[in-house]
Amino acid sequence: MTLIPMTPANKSDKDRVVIFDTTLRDGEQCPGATMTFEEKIEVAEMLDDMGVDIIEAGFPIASVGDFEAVAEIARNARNAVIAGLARAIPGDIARAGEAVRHARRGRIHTFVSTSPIHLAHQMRKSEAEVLEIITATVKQARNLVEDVEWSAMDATRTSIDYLCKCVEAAIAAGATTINLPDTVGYAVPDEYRRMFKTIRERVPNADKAIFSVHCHDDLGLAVANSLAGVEGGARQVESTINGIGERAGNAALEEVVMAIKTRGDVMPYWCNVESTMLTRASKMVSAATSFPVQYNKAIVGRNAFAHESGIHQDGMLKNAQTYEIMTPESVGVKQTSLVMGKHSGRHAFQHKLEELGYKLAENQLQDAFVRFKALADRKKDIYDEDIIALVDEEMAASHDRIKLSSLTVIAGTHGPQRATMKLTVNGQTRIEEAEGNGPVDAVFNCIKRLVPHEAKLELYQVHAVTQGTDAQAEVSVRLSQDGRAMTSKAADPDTLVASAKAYLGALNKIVMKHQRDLPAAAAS
Ligand SMILES: CC(=O)SCCNC(=O)CCNC(=O)[C@H](O)C(C)(C)COP(=O)(O)OP(=O)(O)OC[C@H]1O[C@@H](n2cnc3c(N)ncnc32)[C@H](O)[C@@H]1OP(=O)(O)O
Ligand SMILES: CC(C)C(=O)C(=O)O
Ligand SMILES: [Mg+2]
Repeated sequence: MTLIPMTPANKSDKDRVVIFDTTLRDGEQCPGATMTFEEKIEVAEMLDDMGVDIIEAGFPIASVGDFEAVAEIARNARNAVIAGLARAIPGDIARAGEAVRHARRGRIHTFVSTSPIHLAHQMRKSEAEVLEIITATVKQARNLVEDVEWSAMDATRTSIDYLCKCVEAAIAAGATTINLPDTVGYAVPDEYRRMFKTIRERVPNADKAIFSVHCHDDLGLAVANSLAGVEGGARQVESTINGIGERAGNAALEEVVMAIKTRGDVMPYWCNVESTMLTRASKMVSAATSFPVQYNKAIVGRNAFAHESGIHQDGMLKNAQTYEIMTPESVGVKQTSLVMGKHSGRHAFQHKLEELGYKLAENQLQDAFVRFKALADRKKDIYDEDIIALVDEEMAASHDRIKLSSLTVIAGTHGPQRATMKLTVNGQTRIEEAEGNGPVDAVFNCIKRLVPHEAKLELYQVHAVTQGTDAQAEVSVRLSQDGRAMTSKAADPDTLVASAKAYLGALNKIVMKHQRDLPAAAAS
């Protein structure tokens, strides 16, 4: 398998798919996605840089703001054709013409319903009346600009005979692009493919226009239908960044582009979009619309190049093609991420440690891995800092003579707080209970009973290693005895366990430093 065949070497014009972006029009139509004038200008600039062929910048009759945004985008565009949408109404068409007239290449995109349900209830017009409207409005648009797109709203629920008549009339009146939208996301791929094939075979002047797909995702089929339409002869794909759009959204531009680029082995098509800009585009549109991108979204979701399970991580470390069909770089992601979690295995854990600069002996690695799994069972997100804390503690504790086996603390509004602790001291197990003025005090009193010592507590500090309520607490404890101070740190999602470990860490250091046996009571 070759990754990213990109544009086939023998690309031919007949296989070129023109990418039409409607993020600023259909994308903005979804509830809550409204963008400001400045945001629209910024998004349009990015789409232009990315090599999108046509940018549908808005619906100029909809508002003064929309008109001004379309006009400004038209003035600024360097490469892309700038389209403005218009109903089959003279005032809409005139306004769209006015908005795109400053573009180096402007397009009026006019549409009218063709399905029986739309004709009866939305338009309240007969088929014959709509045919006349198509001819008149496309001609009007064509008098304003060279480039006219005509769309049959609800094409997929329209009788094929009537659709053929409408398409023929639109082309005869001067439409250069014919868009047959699946407005309500009703079609299935083979049906949509056949519709294009039939229309292109039956309409006598079909070769005078480019056919276009425009799919909605109500059944989750928008991208599949778009590609099927291309198989049926369409050569323009209308889509939006992140798939935003009316109801369940439109076909996602990034998915269409990457399907075409990745599966060049089964589809001869190519397009001009610079795929390495897709992630940036996704982030920009998400920020402008305040629409989050779902984590598992194809191509641009944060998990699209992330692997947590041990078997996949192992495969990825051996050869990235085992679990990735495209490189992260090809869509503008720096690198694959191997996310450490409870499904991770030893290979990935060791790799992570090496990345963090650790080289552990086999037994240390094994111990650290066991503790990592235990932590991952309790904590949702494991960050690098968690692993660093865990390994540092593991290394520091490897020579300890006093080790924490278990701890239970009863705390709450009704004191005194009580701690029960089990320690291993020089290999022997000891259990004690103690009360305290607060849970930490109870824990430390327990240690003093289990391992009597003279050391004084000089510092006790807690901070969170990472964010969130399940973050590990990192506790620092400093003890001093005979003029020597020893500090130790420990981390655990439970602050009291971290406190006990940090105290014991400092105590162990004191025991070692003094190069002498444990106090008699502890050692006995
Ligand atoms: C499938 C799609 O995405 S279509 C695009 C949808 N996008 C939008 O609607 C966003 C922008 N829309 C708007 O700002 C407003 O709806 C406007 C400015 C276009 C029209 O507003 P209003 O004049 O108040 O009309 P309203 O939206 O209430 O009703 C739509 C009218 O347009 C008519 N209409 C709908 N589509 C078309 C069309 N393609 N051609 C001609 N008339 C149409 C409807 O029949 C209705 O007409 P009626 O008043 O004679 O019944
Ligand atoms: C205006 C048209 C092209 C549309 O958005 C649709 O039919 O979904
Ligand atoms: Mg639409």
